[in-house]
Amino acid sequence: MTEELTDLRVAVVGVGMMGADHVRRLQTRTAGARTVVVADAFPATAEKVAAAWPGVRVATDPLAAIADDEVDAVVIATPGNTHEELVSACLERGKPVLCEKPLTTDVESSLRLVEAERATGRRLIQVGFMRRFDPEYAALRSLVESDDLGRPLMMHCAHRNASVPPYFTSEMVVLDSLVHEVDCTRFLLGEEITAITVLHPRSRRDVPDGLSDPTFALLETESGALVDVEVNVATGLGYEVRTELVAERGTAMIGLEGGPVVARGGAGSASRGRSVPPSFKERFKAAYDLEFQAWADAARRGTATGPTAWDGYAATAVTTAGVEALRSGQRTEVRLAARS
Ligand SMILES: NC(=O)C1=CN([C@@H]2O[C@H](COP(=O)(O)OP(=O)(O)OC[C@H]3O[C@@H](n4cnc5c(N)ncnc54)[C@H](O)[C@@H]3O)[C@@H](O)[C@H]2O)C=CC1
Ligand SMILES: O=C1[C@@H](O)[C@H](O)[C@@H](O)[C@H](O)[C@H]1O
Repeated sequence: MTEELTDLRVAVVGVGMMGADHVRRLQTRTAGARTVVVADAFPATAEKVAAAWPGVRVATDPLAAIADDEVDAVVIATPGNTHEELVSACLERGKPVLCEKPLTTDVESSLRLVEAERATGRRLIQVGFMRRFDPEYAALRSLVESDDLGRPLMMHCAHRNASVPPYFTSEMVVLDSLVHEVDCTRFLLGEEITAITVLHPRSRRDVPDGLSDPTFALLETESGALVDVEVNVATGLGYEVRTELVAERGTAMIGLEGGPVVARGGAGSASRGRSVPPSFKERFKAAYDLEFQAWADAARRGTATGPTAWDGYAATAVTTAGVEALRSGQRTEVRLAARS
């Protein structure tokens, strides 16, 4: 059994937008953990982040940062297509890792990570599906578990970003943005997604080549629930993420200011004076903080918590089918490996 550490020394690999924010989170709002090393494909980026935090070193090689004897655990915040190599290196060293979503961007590599973690005989991977730590999502999950509203029938989801980087493509909308609703569906309804359809209405005219926006997706679950998702990544407005559950005996909506709006038997409450945050960093600040604290607490015990490698794999299986559905315009079935 691993002895519990009192001071978790963390390497953060990839210190762009999210990684730099996570370094700040570790240094200022995560008890019992601190960043000791940062690494980035662009050394100047790592130098800039390290310069803001006394005692944080720069490693020029991300794999050397993971292997560093003075590093107990790793946060990975590089683009999804680099995750497999970096997470594998953490597993080889037996180090707990918080890997930003998506676990990877193709189903084969996600499954390889599930199998590689299993071969270590330990739970080491936590995937950065931070919405699971958001108090509103947790409340909605509890409501579903309590059976207060009866069997879930449908969910309506909206996921709106003010803007995305210029290199964002329609495939990335599925792999990087829609993946959150895929994970939330699995988390909230507690079942797998069996098929996905991805369609586009007429596109906003001012988006870059390669991006159609907005996107409409339909997810079907094992038990026959339907989930529709609007992903709208270039609204120019702000960050809006809403989920409305429709169940046999009522509905529940999250994403409005002030907690879930629940309607039972015709009685509901209205939301007034709501403000729209500019981005996910503000909307999910508490969720990221809770996610990091939970991760650090588990990592000090040499393990991980929250969304598992399997959750990461299952979500990637759906989004990989989603990319196929996007290209074909057809309903596409999701094939999952047997869970052993
Ligand atoms: N949970 C959430 O709400 C969010 C999660 N993300 C996820 O965080 C990750 C990073 O996204 P952003 O910070 O937006 O990207 P970014 O492009 O701002 O930063 C990524 C950084 O990784 C570096 N990098 C690229 N390949 C590398 C490698 N092999 N080794 C070391 N460094 C490398 C880049 O130079 C860059 O500085 C992605 O997986 C993304 O999906 C992003 C935004 C929100
Ligand atoms: O994970 C995220 C980004 O990668 C993605 O690009 C955004 O659409 C999401 O809102 C954000 O939470």
